[in-house]
Amino acid sequence: MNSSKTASVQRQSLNADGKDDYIHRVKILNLPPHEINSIKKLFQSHGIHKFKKAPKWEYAYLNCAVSNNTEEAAKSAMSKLQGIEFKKKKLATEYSKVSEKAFRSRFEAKKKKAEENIAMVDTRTPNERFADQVTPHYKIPYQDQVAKKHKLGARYLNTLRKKLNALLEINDAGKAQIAWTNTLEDMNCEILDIIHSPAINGYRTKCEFTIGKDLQGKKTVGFLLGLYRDGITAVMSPDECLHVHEKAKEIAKTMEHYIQQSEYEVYDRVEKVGVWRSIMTRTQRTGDIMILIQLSTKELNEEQLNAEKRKLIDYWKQSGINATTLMLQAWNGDSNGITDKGTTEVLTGDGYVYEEILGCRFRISSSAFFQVNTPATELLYSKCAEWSSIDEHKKTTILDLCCGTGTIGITMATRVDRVVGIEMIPEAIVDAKANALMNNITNVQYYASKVEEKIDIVTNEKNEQVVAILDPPRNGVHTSVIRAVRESEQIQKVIFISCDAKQAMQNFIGLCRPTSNRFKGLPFKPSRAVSVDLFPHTDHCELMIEFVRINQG
Ligand SMILES: C[S@@+](CC[C@H](N)C(=O)[O-])C[C@H]1O[C@@H](n2cnc3c(N)ncnc32)[C@H](O)[C@@H]1O
Repeated sequence: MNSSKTASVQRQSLNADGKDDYIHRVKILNLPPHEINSIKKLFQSHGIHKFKKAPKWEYAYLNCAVSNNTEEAAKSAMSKLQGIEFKKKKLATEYSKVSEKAFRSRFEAKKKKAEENIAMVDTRTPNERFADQVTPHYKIPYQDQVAKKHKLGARYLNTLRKKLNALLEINDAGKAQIAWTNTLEDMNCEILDIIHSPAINGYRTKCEFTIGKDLQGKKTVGFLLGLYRDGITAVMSPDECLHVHEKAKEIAKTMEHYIQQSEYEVYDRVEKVGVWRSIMTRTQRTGDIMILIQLSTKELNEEQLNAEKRKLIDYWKQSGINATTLMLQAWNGDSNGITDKGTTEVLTGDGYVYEEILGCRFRISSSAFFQVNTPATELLYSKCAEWSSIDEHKKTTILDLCCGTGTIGITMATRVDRVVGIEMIPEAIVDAKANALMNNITNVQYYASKVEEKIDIVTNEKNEQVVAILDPPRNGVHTSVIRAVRESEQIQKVIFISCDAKQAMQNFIGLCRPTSNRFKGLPFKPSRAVSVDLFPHTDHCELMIEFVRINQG
C-alpha cells in the first residue's frame, strides 16, 4: 500500500466532509518581539495551543489549518484575543483565507527561489555547502580554530566590561562598585589558555538525523541541507561529517536501508504525510548505544503499528549494531525533531544508556541533556571543580543550577558538605537521583523545577560557604535567578558555564551591575575565565567565568 497516496485521499475526503479547500488564517498583531513563553501562556489560557511566531515578529499566526480548519474556528479564536491588553498593548486580529493550493505553491516557489539563489551565487558542491553548514571551520587547522575561539572568549569579557562601564544614571557609590570596568588592567581578570578538545573528529555522542529525501529524491537519513524555513527539504547523508561518531553514521546507514525497504513513505514536512520522521542516536564512550526512532502514526492502524514495532525489533537485533536500547516515538504534530510531546515507548533494553565521567557513572534517559563530547567535558568539569573550592576547611554547599542529570554536582560531591541541584526536565532529575545513588553519593538534594520557580531554595541555602554553579541553556537564566543569587549573601562565588556568551551577556551584566532597588546585594566581578572547546569544527565553544563578590571597601 502506498501510504502517502492514502493520506492525500483522506485529505480530499476531509475537505468533502465539511471542511473547505482554504487555509483560514488569523494574524494576531501588537505582540512584543521575543517573549515566546509569556505569549504561549497567554494563548494557552484562551485555549489556543498552536501558533507560529518568529522571535523578532510583532505578530503571530494562529494555526487554524491544523487544529480545526474552519472559518468558525478562526473567528472564535479571534474573538478570544481581540482587544485584550498584553504587555501594555491592545491585541488586534486580522482574518484572511488563502486557498490551500496557493499556499502550497507559494512554498514551492520559495523553495525554487532559494535553490536558484544558491545556484547563482554559490559555486560549491552540495557536499561542500553541507560541510560548511554543519562544521563551518572544517577547512581551518585545529590550532587556528581554537585560537579564534580563545580570542572570542576574551572579547566577550571586554564587552562585559564596556557595557557595565557605559551604564547610565549610576550614583557615585555605584561607580565605585564598578570601578574595575574603567580599563582592561583594572578588570584584572585572568584569562586562561583555551582548553582543547582531546578528540577532534567523531566526538559527538548524540545526533539527531532527519529522515527524508536527498537532492535526487532518494530516501536518506542525515541532516537537512539548509533551513527548512527557506524551503529547503533535501537531506544529506552524514558520511562526510567530521564531528559525527562513526557508530552514529553506521546507525544512520542501517536505518536508511530499513526505510528504503519499508512499505511506508518517509515523512513529507510540507504535505505532512508519510511515516518515517527522524532518528536520534546516543553513542557513549562506554559502548552503550541508544536508538530512538520517530514516526508519524497518522497513516497506521494499531495492527500496522504493532507489526512495524516487531519488524524494527527484529531488524535492529540482527543488524550488528548491538543497541543497548531501542525506542520508538510517535509524533503527529507539526514541529520537526525529537520532542517530549511525542509518546515514547521502549522496544528493547530499559530506555537508558550509561556514561562515565571523572570516575562517576551516569544514567541518561532519552530526553535528558548530556554533554556530547565526553573527554572535553571531563576537562571542563575538572576545571569547574578546581575553581569551586574556596576554603577546604569550611563546609561548602554547591548549588548546581540547571543540573541536568546531576553530572557537575555528583563529580564534586565527595569534596563538599552538600549539593543542591535544580533542573526543569523531570526525567533528568529522576536520572540525577539514580545517578547519585549509583555513585554512593548521599549528600545531594534535587528539585524538578525551573530555577526561577525555586528561588527560595537558592536564597535559603545557608552554609559556611555557598558556591553557585550556573550551567543554563544558550539564552541564560531568568533575571529573577540572577537577582536571587545576588541577594543571597551566603553565595560568595558564581561559576557560570555558558555555551553562548553573547546571549548570556545580560546575565553577566545582572551579576556585576551596581546595587540598585532591582538588583540588591553586592555585585560580583569576573576574576577568571577559560574557554573549553567542546565542539571542534563548529562555531560553538563553552566559556566558563568565575565571578566573585566585590569587596565593599
Ligand atoms: C547546558 S545544560 C546543562 C546540564 C548539566 N549541568 C550538564 O552539564 O549536563 C542546561 C540544562 O538546563 C535545563 N534548564 C533549562 N532551563 C531551565 C530552567 N529555567 N530551570 C532549570 N533548568 C533549566 C535544561 O533542561 C538542561 O538540562
